[in-house]
Amino acid sequence: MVKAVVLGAAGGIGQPLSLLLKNSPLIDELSLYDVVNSPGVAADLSHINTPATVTGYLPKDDGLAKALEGADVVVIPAGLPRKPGMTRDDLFQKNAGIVRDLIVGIAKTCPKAFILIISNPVNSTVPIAAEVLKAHGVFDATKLFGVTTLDVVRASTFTASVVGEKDPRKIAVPVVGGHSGETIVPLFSQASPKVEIPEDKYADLVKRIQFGGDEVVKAKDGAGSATLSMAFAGFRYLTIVHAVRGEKGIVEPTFVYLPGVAGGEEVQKAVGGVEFFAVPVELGPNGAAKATNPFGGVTEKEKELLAIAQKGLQTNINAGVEFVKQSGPKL
Ligand SMILES: NC(=O)c1ccc[n+]([C@@H]2O[C@H](COP(=O)([O-])OP(=O)(O)OC[C@H]3O[C@@H](n4cnc5c(N)ncnc54)[C@H](O)[C@@H]3O)[C@@H](O)[C@H]2O)c1
Ligand SMILES: O=C(O)C[C@H](O)C(=O)O
Repeated sequence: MVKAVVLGAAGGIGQPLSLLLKNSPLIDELSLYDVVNSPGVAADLSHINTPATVTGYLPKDDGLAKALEGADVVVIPAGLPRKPGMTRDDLFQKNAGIVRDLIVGIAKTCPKAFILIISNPVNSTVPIAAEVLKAHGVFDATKLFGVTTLDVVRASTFTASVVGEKDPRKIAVPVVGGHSGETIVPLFSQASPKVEIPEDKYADLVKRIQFGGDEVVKAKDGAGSATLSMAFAGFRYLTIVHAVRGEKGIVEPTFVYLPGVAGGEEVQKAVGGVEFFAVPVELGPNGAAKATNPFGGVTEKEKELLAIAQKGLQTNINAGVEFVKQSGPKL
């Protein structure tokens, strides 16, 4: 039996992601939590004739604890999205507290669950989650993931259009680092199959992958950021449930705490000591089984991108850690 919980289930990402989960044979029980409308979303989804049961909870009557009880996987798309002119860091003020409080609920109710964080800024919200779990004595780095799959999905789509591949799914480009602007680093040198990016297209392609989120924010013109492509990407990352169910050999880039994952220390050395970094991670029934080192054959240009990413990431990580230190009794 696998129970998946979506925190922020009534939102732009939460609803389509919950729909995909309700339609998935991997999930037996789906629990939806939000500060608004989650019982409505649950009632709606529950009419779909697939086996997963669906229940919706609001904060009243201890709803968060009830939603999380017995969870195997918790995915968190709760929090504000960007509007034009904002950076992801501008969301910190509101979303840091939202993520902290939800993680406190997880630490108390289902500390062994896999935790997948979508809420931005991911580069800070994942360190916040780690610090909260540490404060509760239940931190397990192999179970905490920042979802960076949308960057991988975009890299595949945009690279395919540059190299003229009609089916983008055939192109896999590892994307490492973090999840904002220049902390996002596509490694074309490690793509499978091998791709040749024309010299005059390289800089624009990198930029498009790094700032793909801005494209959507601008097009939505005040109505939010990526939701449908994010639900697709979040569901793709939820193939982690295959690993929960015992399947081996699943490797996906994801943002993890390197010192707590096998192979992570070697990767950490290669990225200038930064503790949180997205790299391809092998997943197993107990979570992150191994962080793989993708830097062996990187090009000089990629090394330059990585150096820039490391700097930005460290600042974002420090902000998250500092926020939890200042949180006092809210923990
Ligand atoms: N990691 C990624 O690649 C990625 C991609 C897209 C969006 N995002 C981020 O995901 C988040 C959600 O985006 P969205 O478009 O779904 O926003 P949205 O505003 O449509 O939905 C957010 C939902 O969170 C709920 N919420 C707010 N506070 C809550 C709390 N304390 N507990 C539970 N639920 C709460 C809201 O009621 C709302 O339903 C944003 O922070 C956005 O930046 C991340
Ligand atoms: O761009 C955003 O703010 C949302 C998300 O992080 C994205 O990459 O689309």
